[in-house]
Amino acid sequence: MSTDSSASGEQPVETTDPGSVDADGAPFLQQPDDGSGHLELAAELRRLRGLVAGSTFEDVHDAVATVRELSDHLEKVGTRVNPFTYETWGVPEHIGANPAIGSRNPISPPLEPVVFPDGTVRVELTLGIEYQGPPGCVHGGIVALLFDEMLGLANAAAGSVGMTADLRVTYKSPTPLLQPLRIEARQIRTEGRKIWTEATLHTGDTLCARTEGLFIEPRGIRDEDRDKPIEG
Ligand SMILES: CCCCCCCCCC(=O)SCCNC(=O)CCNC(=O)[C@H](O)C(C)(C)COP(=O)(O)OP(=O)(O)OC[C@H]1O[C@@H](n2cnc3c(N)ncnc32)[C@H](O)[C@@H]1OP(=O)(O)O
Repeated sequence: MSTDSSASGEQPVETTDPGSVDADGAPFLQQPDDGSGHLELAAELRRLRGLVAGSTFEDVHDAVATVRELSDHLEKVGTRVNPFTYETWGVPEHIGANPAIGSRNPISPPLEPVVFPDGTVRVELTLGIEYQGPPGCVHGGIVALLFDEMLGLANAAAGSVGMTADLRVTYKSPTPLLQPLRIEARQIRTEGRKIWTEATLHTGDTLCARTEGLFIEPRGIRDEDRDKPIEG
């Protein structure tokens, strides 16, 4: 977990480094590091994001020029991914760009899930100010995003894929920033193309939110793709 501090020296501003989260269970859908520095770049931009969203500045025009230079550089040296031409679901270019789990996406916390023998998928994470809704609390839309992703992962762990058709979130207690959070998801049942999946979000023993999702398996899905995740 990050231990960096804000300008006041009191409050960490960064979101969890999930690589440091202790968890039982087997790592699930691990995203490979291709050695290019891409994951380190994303991690550094996550840090930057927390600093930009969670700090005040007197004058940062120098930083604007620096970041613009970096963007211009990355635009030159990178090969753009076309989101319509993946070889199949779940390839690194696809998962890596995901806003919840993607290791290449600075918007993602990211999630590093583990799976248990009963099919439960768990993540442990801590969210910084860049995910804030009410003061000191995680934004409800972020909770819904994390739930949707976790339900999808639980479906993948159960060997099925589905598009979210209905997602119900019950917010029971504010989800705190800067506190360890735990999300657990599990597929409950299937009936034809319909899949029902549930998840909870806790901090310590406190239930912050729970969700129930209905997923519909896409028509004509190929058998070889059944155990691969699908995303919208
Ligand atoms: C590593 C990553 C792992 C993956 C994580 C992914 C998490 C992210 C997931 C997403 O973000 S998915 C994107 C958000 N969702 C969408 O964009 C879905 C948009 N909606 C659709 O594409 C279609 O409406 C859908 C595929 C869900 C259903 O269309 P279909 O034409 O295939 O369904 P159809 O009308 O044949 O209905 C099939 C059954 O489902 C039922 N159904 C469909 N939509 C429903 C609904 N909304 N509520 C309740 N029931 C519904 C429908 O009544 C019917 O029941 P019966 O078989 O009993 O008759």
